[in-house]
Amino acid sequence: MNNIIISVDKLNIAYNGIRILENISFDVATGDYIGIVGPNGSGKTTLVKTMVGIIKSSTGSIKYHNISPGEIGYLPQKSFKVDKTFPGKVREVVASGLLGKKRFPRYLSKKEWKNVDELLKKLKIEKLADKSIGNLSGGQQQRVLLARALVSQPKILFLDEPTSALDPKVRNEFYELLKEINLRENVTILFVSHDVGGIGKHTSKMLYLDRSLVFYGNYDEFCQSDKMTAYFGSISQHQFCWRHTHDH
Ligand SMILES: Nc1ncnc2c1ncn2[C@@H]1O[C@H](COP(=O)(O)OP(=O)(O)OP(=O)(O)O)[C@@H](O)[C@H]1O
Repeated sequence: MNNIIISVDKLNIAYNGIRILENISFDVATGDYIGIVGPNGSGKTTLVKTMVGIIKSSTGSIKYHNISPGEIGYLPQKSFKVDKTFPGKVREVVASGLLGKKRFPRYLSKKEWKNVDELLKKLKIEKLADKSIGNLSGGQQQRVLLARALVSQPKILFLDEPTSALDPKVRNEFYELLKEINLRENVTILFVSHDVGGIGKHTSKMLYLDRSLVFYGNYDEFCQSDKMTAYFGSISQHQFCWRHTHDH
């Protein structure tokens, strides 16, 4: 199929000789919004780090089709803990997402500042532009860091558990916002989360990892999958799919 943007093939990853991920194969299509889920220590962060090139795989391959490294955005897990004393203003923090590609002296053009301001509006954080990021709420900080990742207009965006510290309402708003970006800007999104039921309502596919790939398909299939029932036992699976079942 020619709308495949990433092909992961027979990936094996080990830390110090200890196998972490085993025989992972899947394709990502352009415009997918994929929830990467699984228990603690199942290898979700390791998979994402490998896909963005921070960790080298032991064997297997990851191929990007018609994508350059500058078109891949990544929000690592740790970026969401912003120190209260960090003095950066929202507009500057978002603009700093453009600096990586520049040579010294690293000035932004008027047009680039305009793009920054437009993005702030799009993510409904324009009123925060001159505030210090350290003083914002968790949900606001997230939008700022999302804006920072989006300002360079990536075609693919990886997010590693950015919602774990948020209350359910703000978390849901964040999923909705990503869905909008996914649909409107056609950004392909891969999102690591522990909130299987919450994210499942928004994603186009679920990837369930437990050192190997347990399940890959859409949320309906995930909720009805005999394989997942066998894996979880029916009670756990219904917990994840309860809201889904009652929404229909
Ligand atoms: N740098 C490292 N060196 C050695 N082992 C590591 C390293 N990073 C992670 N691991 C191990 O690899 C396994 C998978 O970790 P990983 O962080 O990818 O899982 P995860 O699914 O993202 O977990 P969580 O949901 O808790 O964030 C864990 O057993 C972890 O201890």
